[in-house]
Amino acid sequence: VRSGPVRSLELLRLSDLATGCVVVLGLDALLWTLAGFLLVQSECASSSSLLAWLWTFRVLSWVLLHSVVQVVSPVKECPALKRWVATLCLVTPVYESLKAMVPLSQAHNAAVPDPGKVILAALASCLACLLWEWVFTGDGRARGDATARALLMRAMRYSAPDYLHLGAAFLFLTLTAVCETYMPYYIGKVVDILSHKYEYSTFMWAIVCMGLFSLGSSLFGGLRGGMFMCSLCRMNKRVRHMLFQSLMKQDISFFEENKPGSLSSRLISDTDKMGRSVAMNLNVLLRSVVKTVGMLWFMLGLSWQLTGLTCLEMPLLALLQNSYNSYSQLQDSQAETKELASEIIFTMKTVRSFNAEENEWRRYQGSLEKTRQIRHRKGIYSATHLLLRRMVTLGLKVLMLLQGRQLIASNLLSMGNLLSFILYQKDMVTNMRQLVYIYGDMLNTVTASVKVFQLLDRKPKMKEVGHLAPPNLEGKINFCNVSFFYPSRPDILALKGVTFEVHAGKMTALVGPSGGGKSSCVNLLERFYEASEGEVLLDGEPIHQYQHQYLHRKMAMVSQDPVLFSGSVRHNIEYGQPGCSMDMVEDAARRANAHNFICKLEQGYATDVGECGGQLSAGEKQCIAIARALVCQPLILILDEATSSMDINTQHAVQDVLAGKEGQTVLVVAHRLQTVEKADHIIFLQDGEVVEQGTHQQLMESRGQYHRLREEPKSCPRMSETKL
Ligand SMILES: Nc1ncnc2c1ncn2[C@@H]1O[C@H](COP(=O)(O)OP(=O)(O)OP(=O)(O)O)[C@@H](O)[C@H]1O
Repeated sequence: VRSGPVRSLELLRLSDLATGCVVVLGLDALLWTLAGFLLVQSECASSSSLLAWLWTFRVLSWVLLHSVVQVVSPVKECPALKRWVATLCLVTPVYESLKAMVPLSQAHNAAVPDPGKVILAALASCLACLLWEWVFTGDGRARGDATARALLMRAMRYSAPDYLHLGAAFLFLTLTAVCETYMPYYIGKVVDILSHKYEYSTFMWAIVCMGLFSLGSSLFGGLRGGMFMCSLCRMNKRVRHMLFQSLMKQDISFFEENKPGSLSSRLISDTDKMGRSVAMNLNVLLRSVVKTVGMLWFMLGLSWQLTGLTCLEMPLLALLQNSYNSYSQLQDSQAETKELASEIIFTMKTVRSFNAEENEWRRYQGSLEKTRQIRHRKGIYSATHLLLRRMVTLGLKVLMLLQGRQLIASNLLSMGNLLSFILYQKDMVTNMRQLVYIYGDMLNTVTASVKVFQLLDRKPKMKEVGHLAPPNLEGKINFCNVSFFYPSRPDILALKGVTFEVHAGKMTALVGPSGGGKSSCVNLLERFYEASEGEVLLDGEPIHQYQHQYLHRKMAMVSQDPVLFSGSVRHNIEYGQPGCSMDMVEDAARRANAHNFICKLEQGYATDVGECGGQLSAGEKQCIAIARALVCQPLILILDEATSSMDINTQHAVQDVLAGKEGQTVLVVAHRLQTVEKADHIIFLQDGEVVEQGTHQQLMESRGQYHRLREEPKSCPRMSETKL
């Protein structure tokens, strides 16, 4: 919504522009009249000298009108007005020169064209400039469209590497359009030959030409389509790759804010639409433009009066098309419905266990109903739009036939020429309609590009990663007065000035009630998020100054609910260390107590674990996740409730292995306090603060929160009983 002052400024600017236009048109009319008086129709002069005179006169008019615009017009610095003055002055000499080149036109035989042509030239220049400002500059329409145009241009720039394909496509397109443009001309010629004096050779020549142009248009048309399709596929692949790279760099909070469904839709359907908006629509747009220009040339050669009538249809169609636009609304609603369906299907177990099928069914029905209503509205708009469009076309056709009859009666047009003109006009209208439609469609499909560009341009909010990669690392971690909130909940501090040390080569445990901040510490250590205050140090250096690959080679984490990827057990274990030997995989699996159950699987290490490891139990998944961490031989091992789903024997076996490695720093997050007794250091976190820390012995002796929780766990309401 534009504010009042901005709108009044725009209106003022428009009224200034209108004044400038009126001044220029008035002066131009005066110049034409003067020229008419000074140079009375000179029939005797040659057409080339008359053209030279016309060019001189119009160039001088341009200089004069341009100066007038500079000095007199209220909008002195308006480039649009200057562009229009240049077009107005040059359109007539350009038209007359082109017309002189067209074989079937009569030679120019007057110094000053008749008033009808002068008025048509003024109208054409106005229309051309309005179209130019509307399409290529921000002056013509609302700012939203200007943005869409900029986006469209950007989408086109992504096609730049395919310039060879696009160049070839454009060449074939031009050849197709030229062939198609000549066809009606030769059809008219054949009719004239048949209806007047029949000559075998001229007739055959016209037929051969028609055949050749028809063959050419089919051949070049096919090649053009193929080239555009090829560049579309290449562009799709390129943009998807770039988008995926950009997604991989984003911070974790971004993935929390954006649902997987909408991100994958961005990656697949939006990139596809963006490609279509460029390659496919550009194909049709260019074809229509080239054909329209070619046909206009021929049509002007046949009759300027009939051409004027045909051209009237363009702005009328554009006006109608403008009011017919609800595509993006439909798109959004369809995306919402799709999102909802995938969410319900994904959470089917929960839905079933809470007997919520009916609720979800109703929710989905509501979403479907919303889409239906939008479709319904669009249908009504579409029908009205079609009716009005047909009425405009029919009205203009009737006017054209009446005018054509008059021209034939006054011997200004032959029957064959009228037939050619009608064929051109039919094609021309289709072209113009396509032009208007395609432009609107390009602006609409470009809204899909907005989302793609937003993702491509998004810079991760994390600090720049550093370059530290020391050959020797001790593995000492320090949290120095760290405060932190999650970007999705900026009003609640998850950590409040937390300070503690994780000693190198020792086992440290983070314990405390739910929501205390244990996982938040791990998240900061893994650099999933950035601390809002304070610093996390590794061997005395801020953790963000370490190289990303180096850091994650030295540090491995196993979370409570590990994610496995569809593929074999081996693929999942060697995930962090691709290409490692089978011995290393088996060794890691043995230490994680996974080897035995893996051997019992149908295909051993080659068994597929299913989507997200769905074919394994939660405890088995944890064992494989631990093996995956161990295969990397990390210096720092982080275990966030990593053994919570295992049976007690497996848990003890794994914990002994995990605690036993010399020189390895182990950070354990645990709810079961029995499991951390052996830790060298225990830190108790509650409500985002370090409440107490020490060895198990020290904490039991101090009889604080740790002691309370250990001795009487039920007194702590937020500590879930199952976990204890
Ligand atoms: N992704 C998130 N977005 C917003 N807030 C979060 C997020 N994860 C955790 N929190 C909030 O941060 C606070 C600390 O949570 P955290 O997960 O660190 O606790 P925890 O001690 O690990 O709990 P638990 O033992 O239940 O895993 C809680 O208030 C929690 O609601």
